[in-house]
Amino acid sequence: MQLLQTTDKDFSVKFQTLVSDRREATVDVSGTVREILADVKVRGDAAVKDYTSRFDRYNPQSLHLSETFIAEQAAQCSADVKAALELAAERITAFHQKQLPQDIGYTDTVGVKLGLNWVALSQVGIYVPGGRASYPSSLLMNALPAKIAGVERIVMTVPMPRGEINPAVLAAAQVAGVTEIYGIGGAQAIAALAYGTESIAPVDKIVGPGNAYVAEAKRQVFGIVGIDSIAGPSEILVVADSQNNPDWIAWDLLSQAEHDPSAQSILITDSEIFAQQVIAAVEQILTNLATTEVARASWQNHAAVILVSDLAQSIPLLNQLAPEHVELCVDNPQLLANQIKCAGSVFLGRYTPEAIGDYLGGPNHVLPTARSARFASGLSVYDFLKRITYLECNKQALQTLGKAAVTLAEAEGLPAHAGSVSVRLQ
Ligand SMILES: NC(=O)c1ccc[n+]([C@@H]2O[C@H](COP(=O)([O-])OP(=O)(O)OC[C@H]3O[C@@H](n4cnc5c(N)ncnc54)[C@H](O)[C@@H]3O)[C@@H](O)[C@H]2O)c1
Ligand SMILES: N[C@H](CO)Cc1c[nH]c[nH+]1
Ligand SMILES: [Zn+2]
Repeated sequence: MQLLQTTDKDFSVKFQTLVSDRREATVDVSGTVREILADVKVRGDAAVKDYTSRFDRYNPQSLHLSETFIAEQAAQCSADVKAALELAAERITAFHQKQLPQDIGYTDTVGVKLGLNWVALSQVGIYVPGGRASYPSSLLMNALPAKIAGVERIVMTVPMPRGEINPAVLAAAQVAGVTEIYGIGGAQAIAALAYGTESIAPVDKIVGPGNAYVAEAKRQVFGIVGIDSIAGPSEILVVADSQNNPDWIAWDLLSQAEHDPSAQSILITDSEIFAQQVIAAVEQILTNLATTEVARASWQNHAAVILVSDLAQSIPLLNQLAPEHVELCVDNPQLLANQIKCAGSVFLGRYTPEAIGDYLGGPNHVLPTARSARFASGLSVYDFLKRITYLECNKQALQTLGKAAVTLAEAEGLPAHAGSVSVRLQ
């Protein structure tokens, strides 16, 4: 963790170093991933089974998880977890249903009918990570927007290290209505979804977070299929004044640090005493946290506490960092929120810990990381929809517009374009 002060002489140099802190995997996995993709493309299921045996230490007879297996596993999930998943699904569904866009259609002043129709993708693959930890919440966040968009075939892959799976993942699949599930992970799962194998029909788009192998595989199959954005290690930036309980803020910072040793937690505050109290609270919590190893590595190597003289100074800093999550733990948080231009999702006030958004707030938790909030947004219903535009001219409308089209076609040196219009004008 580094402590920066805006009044320091070298603040801007140190801040720029923080902004450009590249936290992706240091090992280049592109060669390994290329080999796995090529092998699965040629050998199909046999290759997927070989990699599953090597990386997940599991030798499945069939890659497909049967309805009976899914039901048996899901039944092991406690009633409390099932009820929480259902509440989460209800809230995520309600928020995402409001995103469904309207078609556009009108007739313009020259009589041309034109418009745009939203159409759901036909088949998508959802990657649910399952290596270091498993995330039933991510299944809901990926599958429910696809369902709401109207995707007909939703296929899910999830690795099963040593043949095991967290029952809550399959309970979440039941809640979300996902039935086509394969117990595979890593680059081999992405290859199977993109190219298809004997037992897995290919999809049109692959979404969902994963480790460096999964992210690189998605990058390499992009073009053959669509992908969502590449989700990197989690990030949180908390803007807090001294009126906060330092313990609360310390837990918030650690909630994202515990995801990954490369995760990043940043506190911006206007009180040096409060900053020191939060740092002490983090150290205290770390002594007794089950995920302490990961969280400590993230806190030690990537965290920062920034002291500003006025919290208004946090806004330009925040917009440069473009973090995945922002908490505004101040009175009147809306005043600061209105000035935010680059962030994945914003959590307002002292009673909205980011973790509520991770599970059941309603907005999606798959959000832009690594400063991509400068140009990207979180996963939504729009990721599962396409737009098809249309145009209909009648004879009179073509007479009105045709001459200019012929002029432009001739200016581009494309006589067949010009001809296809001019023959209709005679
Ligand atoms: N942004 C989000 O919304 C979000 C949500 C959940 C998880 N995540 C992130 O997703 C990631 C999940 O990673 P994970 O590892 O736990 O699960 P994972 O499912 O992404 O990866 C497991 C797979 O990696 C492959 N693999 C492991 N070692 C390999 C090797 N040496 N060579 C080739 N392949 C190998 C295996 O095939 C295995 O099935 C974490 O970084 C987590 O922070 C992000
Ligand atoms: N915070 C993660 C996205 O950065 C999502 C998640 C899943 N489970 C808990 N958290
Ligand atoms: Zn989280």
